[in-house]
Amino acid sequence: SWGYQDHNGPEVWHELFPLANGDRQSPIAIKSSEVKYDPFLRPLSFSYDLTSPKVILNCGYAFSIECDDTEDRSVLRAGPLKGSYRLRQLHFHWGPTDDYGSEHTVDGLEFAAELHVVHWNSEKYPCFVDAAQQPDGLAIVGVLVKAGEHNSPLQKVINVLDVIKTKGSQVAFTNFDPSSLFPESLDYWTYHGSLTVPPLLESVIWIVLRQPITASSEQLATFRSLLCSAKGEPACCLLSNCRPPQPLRNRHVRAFFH
Ligand SMILES: NS(=O)(=O)c1ccc(-n2ccn(-c3ccc(F)cc3F)c2=O)cc1
Ligand SMILES: [Zn+2]
Repeated sequence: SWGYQDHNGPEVWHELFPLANGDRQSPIAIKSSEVKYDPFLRPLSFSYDLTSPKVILNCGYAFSIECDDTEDRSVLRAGPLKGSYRLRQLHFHWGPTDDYGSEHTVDGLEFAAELHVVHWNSEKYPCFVDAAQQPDGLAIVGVLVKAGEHNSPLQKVINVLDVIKTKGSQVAFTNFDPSSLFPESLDYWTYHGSLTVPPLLESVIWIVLRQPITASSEQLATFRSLLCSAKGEPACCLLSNCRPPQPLRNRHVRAFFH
């Protein structure tokens, strides 16, 4: 199946997932000189319940913190959005070294990693799977991560990675506030795009925060120690799980800030 190696990586995903060549694919290369300030954009508003996160799992292409989305307890509103979007999961993308690993780039700058906080439009759609098929179904907040200072809220997540080393393993993970990973400024860019891994569905309103957070090199190295192989299979480290920027085609990136 698909992955991030030469034989099954982003360059060949189109063979199984034709959407890979679609006209609103993500990530993109953000060029600040080409973004347009939009005075109608509002500040982001979120309210997360500490007990929404339930488990952390190694899904083979990343690790993700899965949240209970059976009711509107943790939601994202305003910003570029109409209505309220319910928190579903959060996960990271990273690269083989600290020099690259983010999915979105800014003025050609690649960051060491990128956090994605995934929400679905619970006002218009009955569940995540339905929302994931709609053009306004998902809202994903992207946070760029640069190598630098130790990140203590992130350490809570890193401390459990050794327990979910192999693909398919999971462990309970709760009492965690995803917004503890956000930077101080909630300035953002926004554009219409897609999931960045198969099925690459073009159902995402992307909200990329301008201010990066930091993580230490040691913390970033822990991401790379996860295995994309299951228990009992020959060990294969998940060294990188970032998709390169995709054609902007007929899209505009809007900025909430001047
Ligand atoms: N990297 S990202 O754009 O944030 C991203 C990429 C892929 C996913 N993803 C992969 C499979 N799914 C998924 C899970 C359950 C389901 F019913 C349908 C899905 F698309 C999903 O949401 C979710 C988020
Ligand atoms: Zn992602």
